[in-house]
Amino acid sequence: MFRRDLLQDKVVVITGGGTGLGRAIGERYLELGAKLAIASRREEVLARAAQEMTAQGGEVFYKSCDVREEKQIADLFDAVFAHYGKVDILVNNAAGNFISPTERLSAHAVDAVLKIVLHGTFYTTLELGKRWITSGQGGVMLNIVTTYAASGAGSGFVVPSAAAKAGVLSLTRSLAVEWAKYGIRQVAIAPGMFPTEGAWSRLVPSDEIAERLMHRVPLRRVGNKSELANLAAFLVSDEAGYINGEVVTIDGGEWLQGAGEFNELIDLSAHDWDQLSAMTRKK
Ligand SMILES: CCC/C=C/C(=O)SCCNC(=O)CCNC(=O)[C@H](O)C(C)(C)COP(=O)([O-])OP(=O)([O-])OC[C@H]1O[C@@H](n2cnc3c(N)ncnc32)[C@H](O)[C@@H]1OP(=O)([O-])[O-]
Ligand SMILES: NC(=O)C1=CN([C@@H]2O[C@H](COP(=O)(O)OP(=O)(O)OC[C@H]3O[C@@H](n4cnc5c(N)ncnc54)[C@H](OP(=O)(O)O)[C@@H]3O)[C@@H](O)[C@H]2O)C=CC1
Repeated sequence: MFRRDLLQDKVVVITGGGTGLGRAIGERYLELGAKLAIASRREEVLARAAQEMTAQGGEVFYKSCDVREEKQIADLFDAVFAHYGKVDILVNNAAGNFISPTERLSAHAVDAVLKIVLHGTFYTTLELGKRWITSGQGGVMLNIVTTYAASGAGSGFVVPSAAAKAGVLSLTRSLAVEWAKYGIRQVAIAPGMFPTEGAWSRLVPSDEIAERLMHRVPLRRVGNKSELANLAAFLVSDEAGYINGEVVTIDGGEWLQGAGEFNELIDLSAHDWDQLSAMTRKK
């Protein structure tokens, strides 16, 4: 569907690029000629992903980095600039999320999500933005948000994520104006339901929940990672050079059928939530 050199020699940093959607985006970028740097907390996951992703060729640099930590982010970009000499594209994909009635959350649980999604995205954006502005080089930042952020409606049962992703969308739109003069373009994608181990283990832990959510999708299917990766490739490419500050929803029409993805869980009982809570916590 794309020219094979669409992203030729573009250097792309993808947070959370060793798993799920981040990895799928990275694989498509590699096919289109990009050079990757993937970063997240678990080095062994990154190492394995980098090895598998380069089986067909291409280059994937990896470095462990917790996006909640300013110093680790500076170290990440130091390492990527040292390795590749530049960065052209940043994909803010790292996130944390789980379903829970909001009244069951501790402040620590709220922070766990806000710090990865909102603070983490802001910190990476700031670190790279400052470097681009100082050097006079521009670039593209792609932020992965959610339909409940893009619709403006939020969603029950994932409220820290809803609040944080809405903040990320506001960051996207604000900087689309403020940093355009530096040649920095901002775009976002709002995915609907794309089964990944990370998301499903924390948000769709049972067949019953899956069925409830699926019922909301007019196309009656989940998304394919390759569909999302194609959109992510187009949006960061020079072919999309006039798109700035936009969020593109890719959800099979789900949000139009009723905003607030997880509001569907409204009638679960306290007993149901006890069981789901046990299923969605880290083992
Ligand atoms: C499909 C549609 C949309 C998808 C969007 C996505 O983003 S998909 C992306 C999906 N991918 C990911 O999310 C990947 C990354 N996610 C993660 O690493 C974890 O899920 C994390 C977000 C909890 C952060 O981990 P961490 O090591 O930083 O934190 P920690 O383990 O130390 O817990 C901190 C606090 O949270 C509490 N708590 C935890 N779980 C639950 C629960 N189920 N219930 C209630 N509370 C819960 C826990 O009790 C503790 O509070 P306490 O007891 O101290 O007051
Ligand atoms: N799957 C879906 O249906 C949907 C997904 N999304 C969004 O898509 C993106 C990818 O999600 P998905 O692939 O499904 O889930 P994953 O759990 O696979 O992806 C999350 C990634 O973030 C990384 N991460 C988490 N915390 C940190 C941190 N503190 N520092 C650095 N990296 C971190 C994780 O790696 P590690 O644990 O090694 O740090 C992991 O690679 C997210 O932004 C999510 O909100 C949005 C809507 C729907």
